[in-house]
Amino acid sequence: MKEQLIQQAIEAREQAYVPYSRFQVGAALLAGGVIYQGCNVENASYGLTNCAERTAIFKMVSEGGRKINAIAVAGDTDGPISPCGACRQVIAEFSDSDTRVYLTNLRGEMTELTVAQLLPGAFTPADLHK
Ligand SMILES: O=c1ccn([C@H]2C[C@H](O)[C@@H](CO)O2)c(=O)[nH]1
Ligand SMILES: [Zn+2]
Repeated sequence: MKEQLIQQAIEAREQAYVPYSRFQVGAALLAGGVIYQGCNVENASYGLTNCAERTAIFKMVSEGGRKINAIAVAGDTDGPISPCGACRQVIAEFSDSDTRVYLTNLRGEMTELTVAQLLPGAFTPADLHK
């Protein structure tokens, strides 16, 4: 499943809409037996850019999914790609602390993290109900 998610993330990258940065990113996540792919989607109003990770997650949520079983992210970076802070927080919202995150590049370099490692001390839905 790890290899399949990584392959799907690399494939999703091809759909990236990146006329401004030219930096394609792909993500793929498993949720309830379904794989959701996402790419980054930029905008002429630069700050409106949606990262690949959040595209995949919002696709999952919009189709009824609420729990990420595992997620892979791929970009053409020197080392494994590093998700931005916003995506780390959104990944944490829909994951467990031990959910696996596979960060990779096009050279096959990969870092495997738990969500707790990806965003230590994340503010979570549980924090709202104390
Ligand atoms: O993990 C990442 C890092 C960057 N980007 C996108 C945002 C922007 O479109 C481009 C350059 O930052 O890459 C992602 O989609 N995911
Ligand atoms: Zn991001």
